[in-house]
Order: sequence, then structure tokens, then C-alpha cells
Amino acid sequence: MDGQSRARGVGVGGGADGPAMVEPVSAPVNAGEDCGTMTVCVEGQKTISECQRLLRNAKKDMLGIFGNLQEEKIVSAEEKTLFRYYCEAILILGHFQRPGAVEGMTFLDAHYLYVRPDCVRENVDDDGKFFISPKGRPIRSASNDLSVFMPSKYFDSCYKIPSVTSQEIRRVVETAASTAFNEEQKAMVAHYMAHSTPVANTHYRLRTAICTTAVCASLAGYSSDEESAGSSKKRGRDSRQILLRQVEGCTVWKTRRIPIVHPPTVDKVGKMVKKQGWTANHPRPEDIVAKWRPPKKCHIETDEKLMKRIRKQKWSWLAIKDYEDKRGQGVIATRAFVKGAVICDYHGELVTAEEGRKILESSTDEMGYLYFFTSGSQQLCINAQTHPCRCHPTMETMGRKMNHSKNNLNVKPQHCKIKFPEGEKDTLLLVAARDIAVDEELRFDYGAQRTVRPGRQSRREQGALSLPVGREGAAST
Ligand SMILES: C[S@@+](CC[C@H](N)C(=O)[O-])C[C@H]1O[C@@H](n2cnc3c(N)ncnc32)[C@H](O)[C@@H]1O
Repeated sequence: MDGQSRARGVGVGGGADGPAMVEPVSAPVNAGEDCGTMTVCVEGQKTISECQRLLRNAKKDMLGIFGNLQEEKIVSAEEKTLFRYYCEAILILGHFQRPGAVEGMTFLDAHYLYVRPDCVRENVDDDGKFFISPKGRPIRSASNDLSVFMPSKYFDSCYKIPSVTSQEIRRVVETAASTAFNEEQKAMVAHYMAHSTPVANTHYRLRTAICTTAVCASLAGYSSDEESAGSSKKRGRDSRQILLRQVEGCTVWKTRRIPIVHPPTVDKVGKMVKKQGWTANHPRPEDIVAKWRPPKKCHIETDEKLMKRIRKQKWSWLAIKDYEDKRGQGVIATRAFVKGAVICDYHGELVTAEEGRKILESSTDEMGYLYFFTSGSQQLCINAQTHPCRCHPTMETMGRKMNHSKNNLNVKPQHCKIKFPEGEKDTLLLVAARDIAVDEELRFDYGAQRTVRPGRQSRREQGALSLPVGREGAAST
């Protein structure tokens, strides 16, 4: 396995321009009946602040890992695990969630696995953002989505509650904090809400009285009064049914996308619709066939976004997975790909096939990271043996981590000459050999039996990665 450099805990993201990270929020420990007699410390019990010490103490290191993850630098498996623990701790200690709720959390997962991949579009840069629009672009206004597209009628007519804006909910929390919390806690809330101190002070000057239960309710996002009232309960149930009916009744199929890159037949489209599990409210296969147009020709060789990605080695849709078996590490897709989509390049130093052979012969490295191919009359090789490479000294490049499969491949190498401003460059792109789903391991056929024999024209020289001698058997998956 390659040497993994440890991510540096340099507090990336802690600065003013760094990525924002969730901060712990404090809440009252003792929810007294009287809003004016809040008790924050209870004898024999820890304070909220003490309970949240872990979050504060680990924060700097976690921001370091967070920054490295964002910049796609190498982060060790141990650090990733720690980061996951910290995220769980934020939910449990910072947001007061029950462990069961965290263990069973699937809500955001459902968005990430099923909604987001459906929105990703070829040649549209989603910038790796979590929430993207059906056009594949990062969302522009979350407030707008909440107030306009999350139709206020749902709030008004179904739940009989007024719609809430982000400013309103933030104001409620601030007002509550101003009454219930001590100075340190208020500062934490202000920090949590990413306010500047003067802004926070303006809010705290309001000093509106609000009872503790309302603070908890506002932090938890529901009103306990409504839930507990018998008649309201019934109303709530009814309104939820109305909401469900409205959701079921709306024309969601417009947002349902079937990726088709070849002229489809009605039969094929029908099967695809069935495979998606859509039984109602979906486009008719005949309509899809009638409206199908070939995708716009993608000028890969002059695609500036692709050049940028190759330069930066930014493939945010890929992740490395440790298989803990003979395969070692491999690469998985974190979004879906349609057949023909460019997944990444096979990154390395371009040398002649002759030089490649010499490197191979002199190498003691067990792994095979040399890809031999033909470009016109030239026999070339991409040498990805050296890690990290000279141009990306702090990161792993993805192409070299993809494993081999002959019978179960989903990726194929494609040679092209990318017209970089500094000059044309022979490049090996790894493209989807078929539609690929989220979480699939990416594999391509190394096309090799053994190492290249000098002077011998073999299938390898049409394009093949060197497998170490004696490891062929391991390579059939
Ligand atoms: C280009 S590297 C792929 C990344 C590698 N698995 C790693 O952890 O860095 C090629 C090496 O991975 C291993 N490998 C690739 N595909 C394999 C497979 N299907 N079964 C077993 N080992 C495989 C072999 O050791 C091979 O020399």
C-alpha cells in the first residue's frame, strides 16, 4: 500500500475565510416552569458547557481534518473515523439528539444517495456541493427554497401554522438565549449562529422574556403545546394526510431523469422505468422516445473544465475505499455516471514505452502502475509508479488506485489528446463503460498478461497496465 501522509491539524477552515463548521450550542440544563428563574447549574450534574468540552477540545484538530478533506488532501483512515465520531458527537452533544436517532439517521443519506445523483449533469460543475438543483448547479438561495418552493401552503393549510423564515427562527433562538443563558453560553450561541459580536449584542439587548420550554421547542423545531393538545393531534394527523396526498399528486416525473445516451426503443425505456420502480406518475416511454435527441457532442479535447480537473486532480465524485483483502485499496463512485461519462484521468508522468519498460524492469515495487498505450505511431506509457507525483505532492490521484476486472468492469480507458493552453498532451481518460450507480467500485480491464516484453507487439501495447508477475490470478473479479 502507498505511504499515507497524515493530515495536518493546521486549523484550516478556522479562519474568517475558511469553511464554516457546525459549532456546539448550549441549552438550559434545567427547564423550569418560570421563564425568569432559569437554573443553569444543578448540584451533582455537569453543566452543558462541561458536557460539550469534547467538542471544544477536539475542534481545532477536526477543523484541520475538515480542511484537508475539503481540499482533497490525503486524510488517513484513522482521521476519517475520528471525524465521523466528531460528527456524531456534534449531533449528540451539540444538538442533543438521542444516540438512536443518530444511529438510524437516513434522511440526509437519502438525499445524498437518491436525490443528488439524479441531479448531477454532465459538463455542469456542481462544485462538490451537497445540495444541488435539478439542473446540476449548486443551489443559489436556501432561504428562497424554504419560503417559495417549500410552498407556504403546506405550513398554512396543512399544519395550520405560519411559515417561518430563517431570520425568524434565528431571532427566536437569539431572544431565548438572551434570557436563558449565561454570558459564556450566549457567546457560544452567537458563535454557533455565525454572528459578529456586535450583531449578537444587538439581539441580546432585546431581552424579551421567553420560557425555557419554548427555547427547547425552538431548538428542537416543534411546539410541544400543539402536539399535546388532543384536538390538535387529530388536526395534525389530518393535515399530514392532506400533505401526503398533495405530495403524491404532484407531477414529480418532470424531475425524474433517465440517462439515455443512445437512441432508445419504447421497450427499453419501459424496462428502465420498471427498473427504477416507478409504478405511477412517470413519463410514458413513448413520450421519451419521441422527445429523445442525441446528447450534445462533448468536445472533450478542448473542455476547459476537464483540463482544470486534470490539473487539480479534483474528482469530487470519487472516493478511495480500503477493501482489506488482496485488492488493497480501490476507488468507488460517490455519484452515478451514465455510460461514456468521463470519470477521471489515469494520472502520471508521460514517458515513451521504452522508458516505461526500463522503469518496470528496475522497479522492486510490487504494484503495477505503468500504463502502456499507442498514440498514432508512438508507443507511450503513463508512469504512475511514483507516489506522490511531482505535480501533486500532497494528494493521492484516483486513476492509479482503480483495481482490475476483466469480466466485471465498468470503466474503460480512452486515449485522447487534450489541448492544454501550454500544448497538446496525450491523456488517458477513464470513462464509464456502462451506467454506474453510487457506491459501485470502479474497475477496468488492465488488459495485461504480464509486463511488456521489449520489441514484442502485444495486446498490452494497445493499452494495458502492468500487473506484477504472478498476480494475474488475483486480478480476476
Ligand atoms: C494500479 S494498482 C490498484 C490500486 C491498488 N489496489 C492499491 O491499493 O493501491 C494495481 C494493483 O492492485 C492490485 N489489484 C488490482 N486489481 C486487483 C484485483 N482484481 N484483485 C486483486 N488485486 C488487485 C494488484 O496488486 C495490482 O498490482
